[in-house]
Amino acid sequence: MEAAAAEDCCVKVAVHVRPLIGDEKLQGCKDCVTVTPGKPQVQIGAHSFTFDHVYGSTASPPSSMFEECIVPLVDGLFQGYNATVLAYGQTGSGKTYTMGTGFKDGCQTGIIPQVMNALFTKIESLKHQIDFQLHVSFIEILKEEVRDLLDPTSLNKSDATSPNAGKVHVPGKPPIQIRESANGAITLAGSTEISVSTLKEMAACLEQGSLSRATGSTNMNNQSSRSHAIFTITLEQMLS
Ligand SMILES: Nc1ncnc2c1ncn2[C@@H]1O[C@H](COP(=O)(O)OP(=O)(O)OP(=O)(O)O)[C@@H](O)[C@H]1O
Repeated sequence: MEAAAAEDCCVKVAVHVRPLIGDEKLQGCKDCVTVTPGKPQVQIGAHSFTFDHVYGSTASPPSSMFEECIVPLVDGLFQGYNATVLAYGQTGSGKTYTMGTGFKDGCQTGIIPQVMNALFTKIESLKHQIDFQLHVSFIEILKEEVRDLLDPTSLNKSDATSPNAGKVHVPGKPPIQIRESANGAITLAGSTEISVSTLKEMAACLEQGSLSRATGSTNMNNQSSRSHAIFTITLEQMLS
């Protein structure tokens, strides 16, 4: 009974265990997370924690995360369902790496770039029966402020010497507001929504916003004020 209830639950929790990185190895750090063989379970000291999936370390390879956790969500989009993928963890635990919003050295691995690929592959296969319209928005929440990472009028934060660098929104433009509509949908009133028709265009939005965010963090972020990035894809379908 419990197993059936877990199977039906629309929220799944997966752990992505990252390996030790350069500095940690140099400092002689040791892995503190052990994967229980054959189970979606990790052990930290005397405590065991069970999840829907565990990836990395001696668990399933991270490459299977997309197939097992994300592909069903992408398929669901084409049936009219909404889906959210949320990365949660302490600073440096690998959220940006896992989601693919880092864009280090043009690297495009991670969940969001793979979702974009899967979306356009599916659209390509259905385009003779269905017309698609896609929009993306990309925002960052820093403390109580919402920043529009795709706002074409906001200053590129690489211009850190500008007196306006790091401002949350441009003068005269109302701040973005997070609202809940009558049917319970959460909207970001005032955020830039870019219409995209190709994978290249969508990837450019992710890259533009990611770079804007990464540069911004130099100016605005520190350990006590981490920011949260939200990349939203809206898919509309009409029979052609
Ligand atoms: N699975 C992984 N394999 C290899 N390296 C990883 C992995 N996950 C994260 N890293 C590396 O660990 C470092 C920290 O990861 P990342 O920046 O994604 O953390 P974060 O949780 O987004 O941190 P913050 O909350 O401070 O933004 C980066 O150098 C990243 O490249």
